[in-house]
Amino acid sequence: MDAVVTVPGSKSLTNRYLVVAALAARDSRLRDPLRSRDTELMARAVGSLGVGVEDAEADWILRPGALRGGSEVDCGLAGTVMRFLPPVAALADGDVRFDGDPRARERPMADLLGALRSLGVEVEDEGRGTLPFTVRGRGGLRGGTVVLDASRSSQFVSALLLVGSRCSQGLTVRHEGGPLPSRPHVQMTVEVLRDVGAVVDDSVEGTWHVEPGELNGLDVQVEPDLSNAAPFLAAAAVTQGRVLVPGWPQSTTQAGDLLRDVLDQMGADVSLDRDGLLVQGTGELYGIDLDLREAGELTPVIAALAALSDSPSQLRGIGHLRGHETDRLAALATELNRLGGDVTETEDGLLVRPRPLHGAVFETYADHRMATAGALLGLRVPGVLVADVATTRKTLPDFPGMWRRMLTAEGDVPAAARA
Ligand SMILES: O=C(O)C1=C[C@@H](OP(=O)(O)O)[C@@H](O)[C@H](O)C1
Ligand SMILES: C=C(OP(=O)(O)O)C(=O)O
Repeated sequence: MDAVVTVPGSKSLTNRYLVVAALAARDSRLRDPLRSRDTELMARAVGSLGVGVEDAEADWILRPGALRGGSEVDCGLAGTVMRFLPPVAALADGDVRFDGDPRARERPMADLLGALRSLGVEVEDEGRGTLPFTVRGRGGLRGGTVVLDASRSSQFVSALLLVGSRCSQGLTVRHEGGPLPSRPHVQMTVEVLRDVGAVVDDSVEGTWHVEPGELNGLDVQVEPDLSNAAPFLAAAAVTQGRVLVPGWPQSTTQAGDLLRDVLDQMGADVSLDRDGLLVQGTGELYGIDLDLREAGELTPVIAALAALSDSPSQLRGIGHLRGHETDRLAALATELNRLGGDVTETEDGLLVRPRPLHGAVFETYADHRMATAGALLGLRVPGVLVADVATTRKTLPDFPGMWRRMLTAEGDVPAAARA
């Protein structure tokens, strides 16, 4: 395999840009945003709140206006939509109803809804603490200080910070509880806010303060989604092939950048230069002892790599994955074991002992990253049938097409990049 794989824009950046553009005082342009289920849902939702969203070829133009209530937001299974928009809805002038896929109704929400209530927002959830619920917008937020436990999802912190500058008194958010997962994602929120002129103080660990003030518009090129690059780069590692992902940023807040280090530690050759990130499989694949709390969304691909490696792996710090698209720890253990693997769940992660694997149906539980992990396993294990591969549309519009093109590419990586 010798392929150049162009990965579409980052889900996490696209959905943050859509939210800050909706809250800004001027128009914005998002260049090459991700267009997938999660981001289309976000665009539709901000549109239903009164923001103009226009297509300009690959770009999105956003024209913010007064935020209005009276709408219903379909969150699908998108954590970013179900977490980032309820605080925005509190700024609208009426009720906004939120619901989503059946599994979305099980994903953690209660700590964020509690935080909103402590800020004076009325939320009607009939005591469930999950979707569906209604936020009774009153046209503004006073802000102040809010303390919450964000150990189940960093998105609770990001959600509150995103509206901080629109609070008349600004907003201080303090996390108190178990360890905060996905810290790069919170840093990404802080950086995106600073990009639009917000004043954010993050100098105290676990506390963030956003000053009140107007947000500027954006004109921004969206970085490729580094977490979505994972299955393609891992494919090079397991096939002794070569995959180049162009446009890999030299510096980024995306958690997926951790892949460079992980693939290197597991034995692949990894090099980042102006052409992009190049991964070449070496024929070696080592097990790994890894804390993935900062980049939990990489777990499915790394667990699949671990199952194909030459020694046991321990993945730690990822108990919160039980609240992701599916319970990812249970799903990975069940599906890898169905192929003949030897995977056990620990309190906060997975123990993966490599075993000879055989083909079977690999169930994906509406989880895009289970599907991409299954495709990766299929490169080495004959007869792996990935169920419902279309579920990858959550964050990749055409994963099957990209995968096929990668597998049939011949000598695509430019000689200069190989040297
Ligand atoms: O803010 C974001 O864009 C995200 C934060 C993380 O969520 P959790 O902290 O809930 O894991 C990550 O896993 C998710 O894919 C995207
Ligand atoms: C956890 C994920 O998504 P969400 O934004 O829905 O939380 C993910 O993409 O791995």
